[in-house]
Amino acid sequence: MPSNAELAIDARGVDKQFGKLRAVAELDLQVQKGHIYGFLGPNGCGKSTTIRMLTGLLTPTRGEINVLGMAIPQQAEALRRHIGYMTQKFSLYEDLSVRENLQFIADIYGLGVRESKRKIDELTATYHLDAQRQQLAGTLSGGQKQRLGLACACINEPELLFLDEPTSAVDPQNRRDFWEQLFDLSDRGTSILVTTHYMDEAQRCHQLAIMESGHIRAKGNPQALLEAMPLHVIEIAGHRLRQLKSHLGQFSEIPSAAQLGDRLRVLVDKKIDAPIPWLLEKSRAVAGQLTPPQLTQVAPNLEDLFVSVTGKGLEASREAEDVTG
Ligand SMILES: Nc1ncnc2c1ncn2[C@@H]1O[C@H](COP(=O)(O)OP(=O)(O)OP(=O)(O)O)[C@@H](O)[C@H]1O
Repeated sequence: MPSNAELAIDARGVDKQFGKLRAVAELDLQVQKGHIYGFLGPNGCGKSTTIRMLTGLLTPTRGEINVLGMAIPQQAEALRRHIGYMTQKFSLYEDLSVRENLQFIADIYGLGVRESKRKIDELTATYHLDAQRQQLAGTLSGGQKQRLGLACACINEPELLFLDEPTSAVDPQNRRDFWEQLFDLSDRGTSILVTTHYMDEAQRCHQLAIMESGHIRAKGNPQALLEAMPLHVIEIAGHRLRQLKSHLGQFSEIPSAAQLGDRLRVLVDKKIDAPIPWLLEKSRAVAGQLTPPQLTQVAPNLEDLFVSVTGKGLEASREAEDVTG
């Protein structure tokens, strides 16, 4: 466990109650300085509430929060100068240009004329917005808006960045580029807490936590979490996969079966020592024609881990979000 001086975020026993709803429960979260920490969880599980408490925007019902050595919410005002926060929704002024948006934030931080010009030049170059400097923010593409959001969050050269689903509206190439920029920031010592529903992004993080219904269900290094997963993953190729899926749903040893193209990806509790013969036996009632070569044990991925701790697929949680949010 890193010492306090090595931690950008140290939250212990944090709760947030909204009336009868316990939105965050007994949260323990330690983020090491310079790390990119991924925060995953289905829609409404408490991620944004957590970020709002860590930034001092919301007061916890109980628990201790220390961010960059400051007690939160007591020292939230002082903390603000040292952090950047990119919210889920595009929160910039659509009727101001790219340069004017950056200037506006620079003014809030009290940067002088020369310093703000230097910083705006640097940020528009880093985030490939030079050609759009005079363009109204409302007319930017999704990827450009996201880069402007990150540029604005970085204007005060924050030691710690909070990014709440920063890539929800951008294409895969832009997401890739965005993550390269996060690693550049991390390489220069910036600590980052980022929420995401994307498995490939979670895989890139130094550490991650998976939250469900206000509780952190798993946390650690992605590789270590996969190795500790208490499930086998078996892929079944064959016919009648929809019927097989609903048939397998009755067994408590199978927390999930989901179709991927012409295969069914089945999670089986590790208390079953030999999952292939066991699954073959359980499948026979529906898929009598299946033979052993059609069942293959494969390595687990983060989506399997997510399903095993939350009961939902990342895709399902993203769809829920599209509907509700
Ligand atoms: N100010 C509030 N008053 C009452 N309930 C709230 C408030 N803010 C959040 N909640 C509730 O707390 C729960 C957690 O919400 P939160 O926004 O933290 O989830 P989330 O994990 O960030 O979801 P999303 O992926 O949609 O951002 C939800 O049930 C939400 O309705």
